[in-house]
Amino acid sequence: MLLLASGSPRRRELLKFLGITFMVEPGSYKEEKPQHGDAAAFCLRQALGKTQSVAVKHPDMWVLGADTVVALDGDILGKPQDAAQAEAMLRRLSGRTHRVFTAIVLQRQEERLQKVVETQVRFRELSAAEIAAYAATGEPSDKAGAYGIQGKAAAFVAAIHGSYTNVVGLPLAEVYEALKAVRVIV
Ligand SMILES: Cc1cn([C@H]2C[C@H](O)[C@@H](COP(=O)(O)OP(=O)(O)OP(=O)(O)O)O2)c(=O)[nH]c1=O
Repeated sequence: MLLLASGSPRRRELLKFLGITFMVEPGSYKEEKPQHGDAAAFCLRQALGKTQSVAVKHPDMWVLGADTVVALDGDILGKPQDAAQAEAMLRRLSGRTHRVFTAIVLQRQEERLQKVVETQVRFRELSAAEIAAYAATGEPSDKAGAYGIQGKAAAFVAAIHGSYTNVVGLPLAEVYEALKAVRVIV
């Protein structure tokens, strides 16, 4: 049996597309504050923490955990703390290409697969009014980089290079391959 170590409704919905049975238990890991540095290493550390916090309680299960961050100019952008911070993040992303990293970890006791997947996303130029209106929707609050590509921010995206589901929080091709490798999917 597979256990998704996540409180994210998006990750649950994406995993359902694989047509497999799974249970959900959010991790108890307290995430680090994102800052400057290696975004891939940072999100992998968070995904490992989330996955392990659930895996220790369920030694007989394969546990899947993930973490998503946005990277720009060496800075790591996590979830905004308030609307002002959301607007500041969106101002930085406007008219530029940023990188979205999602780390996935699949673990059962000492067995573990892990992978970090990168997608590049280019935003068109956003006006101050557009940014303020989007922040006011509340959509940015629980999302890395203060936007949801699957929501109203879809209209901000001029181009994407790489996995779309990776941006939403769970790279499905890589998750599928990992689940095949450990024979959760046959
Ligand atoms: C960039 C982007 C991020 N996101 C989301 C994916 C993640 O859920 C969230 C980043 O926060 P995470 O800490 O990766 O995940 P989470 O706290 O939502 O859930 P979990 O319990 O698994 O830790 O941002 C989108 O939904 N759309 C987007 O376009």
